[in-house]
Amino acid sequence: MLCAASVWQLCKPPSHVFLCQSDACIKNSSDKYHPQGSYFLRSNILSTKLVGKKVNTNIDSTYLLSRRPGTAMETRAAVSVGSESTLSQVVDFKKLQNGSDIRGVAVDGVEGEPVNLTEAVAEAIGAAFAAWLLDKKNADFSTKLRVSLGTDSRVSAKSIQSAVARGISGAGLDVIEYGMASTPAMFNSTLTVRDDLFCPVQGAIMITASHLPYNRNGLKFFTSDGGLGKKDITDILSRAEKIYHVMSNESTEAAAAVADKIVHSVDYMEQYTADLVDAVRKGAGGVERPLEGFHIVVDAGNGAGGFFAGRVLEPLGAVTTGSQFLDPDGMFPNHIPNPEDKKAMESITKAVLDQKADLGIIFDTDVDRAAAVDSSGKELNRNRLIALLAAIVLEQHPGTTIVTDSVTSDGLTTFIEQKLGGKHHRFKRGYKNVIDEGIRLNTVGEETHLAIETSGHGALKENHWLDDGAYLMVKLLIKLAAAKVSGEASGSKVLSDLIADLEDPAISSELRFKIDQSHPDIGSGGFKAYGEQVLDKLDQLVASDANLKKAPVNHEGIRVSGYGGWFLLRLSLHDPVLPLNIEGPSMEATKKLGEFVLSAVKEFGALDTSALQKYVA
Ligand SMILES: O=P(O)(O)OC[C@H]1O[C@H](O)[C@H](O)[C@@H](O)[C@@H]1O
Repeated sequence: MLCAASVWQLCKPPSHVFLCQSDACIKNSSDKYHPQGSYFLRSNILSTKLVGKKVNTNIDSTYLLSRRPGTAMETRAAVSVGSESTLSQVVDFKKLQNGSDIRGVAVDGVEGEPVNLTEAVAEAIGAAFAAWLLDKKNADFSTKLRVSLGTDSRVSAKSIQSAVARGISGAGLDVIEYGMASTPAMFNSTLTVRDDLFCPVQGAIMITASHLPYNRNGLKFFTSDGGLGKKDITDILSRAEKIYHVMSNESTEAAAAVADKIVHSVDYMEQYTADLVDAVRKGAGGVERPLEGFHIVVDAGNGAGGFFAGRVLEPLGAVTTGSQFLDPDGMFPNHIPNPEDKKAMESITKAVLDQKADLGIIFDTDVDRAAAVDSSGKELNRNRLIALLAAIVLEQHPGTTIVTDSVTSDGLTTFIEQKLGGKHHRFKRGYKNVIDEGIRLNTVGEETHLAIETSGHGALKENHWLDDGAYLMVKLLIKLAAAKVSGEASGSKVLSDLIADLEDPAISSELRFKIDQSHPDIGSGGFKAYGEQVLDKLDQLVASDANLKKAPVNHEGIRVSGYGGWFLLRLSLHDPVLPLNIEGPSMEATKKLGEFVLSAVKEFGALDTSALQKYVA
């Protein structure tokens, strides 16, 4: 059978193989070689550098496996003999993209949510990432590339991890499995230098769907340059789709045999947690157990963050009694592991008060987001967490710019600029947008040390701009410990005092308007173009209302102040949704803002504004 067009192909001459990429190549070579003996390349893992090159090898079995030391050329390909994919499920790979992550349904059982992140899909994605990495690193056969894999606590974690490992190792790259880890730890593994842990790795993958329900899973990718962006993910998914189409049960079995031999397992969290412990000790003036005398309760929501109690806080001397949901449970039976979730925050607050603890710390499933609760039960999340971190960072770097997402409060701007003497750069929603903006500002001469979202994602320049919820908490711990060591204060009051002047909005609401994509009003531009029309209309009407004023600088959607409060209507980053955030000094004020928005958008039939109608009623 001939090789399929548009996938990487391997045509087999008698004693060597010829790598080619197009139909023309097959045709041109068919006289000389035997096209009937052509081989499909199971994955498009070969570097573009190899196209058209002859590779001396012996194909005497079904698979050409990777790494054959001592030969003139190490072949990184696993190939399956001329058969088309035997995988029957049709998968829309584009739908698996969620901004700069991959997300899908990995477990059956929820009505209307068919599985689209199967093991075969995950294997194809692993192979595609390997191909992307080989190209990115401009790797030739003498380069040894390693990829680390970690997971959160999801029920599908192990099977997806093994599938991704098969894809990568089948492509000839080394795989280091960490098992349960955290998203920031995975990025860290691209920076750590430690031979016994096979670090640094050149690529890292965290298998997680953050706080989403148990049936979902996903992948986040890193190199030492940071998290991959949207374009990279589109590229990886398009490679994965091609790979998927030439995969078969036999090729999976062969890749599994390679994986069995070359996948290593290590406890990388030992290194990552040691780094966190060191950071607190250093910040507290070199004291071995600077948290002695503190009682700190951790809530991991049955995600991957349970390590923080036993491997970070306890070695620093803190008591962690009453910590909850530290054991991983991918069904998340207690509450959603999400510091933005009301119930999750109520749960950790109750634990702090019940235990009479000094502080509570809560993480999302994969520990890239966090929030805290002080000893009085005051939630230190959203604007308050940003204010707190801004206060700490501005003590170290007076006048610096703090980058945040778009839904931050006006009170936060006043606090950062008037109280702390910093500059508030309110940017867009999306942690990657926020962090990238922080990095960009520094390159154009505007000094910034903190980029943070209300969601609890945050990154500091001093920590390689690593999006790390655990490191945000480390900054709070350093503040606590240093105040105690210097005799300045004890307990979490030192934190609450830092944000005593932050004005909290009396009312803060988020309403999300769904756009019905099957509505006849949705034109060829789809929901995005439709959403833009809604925003344009709103924009026009603002000018005609004397009570309202458009924000002079705004990077996303339409932000307007009025009645002592503000609203922001914007397009969701991922969904056919227009989220509306409203804040104000009273319900009366926020209702007035809501009424205005409703009057502007009510003519848009594809928009579900029922939540707003209820809100203003
Ligand atoms: O635009 P939205 O639908 O509100 O979603 C925005 C949010 O999406 C994800 O959860 C990202 O992790 C966040 O960084 C981002 O802020």
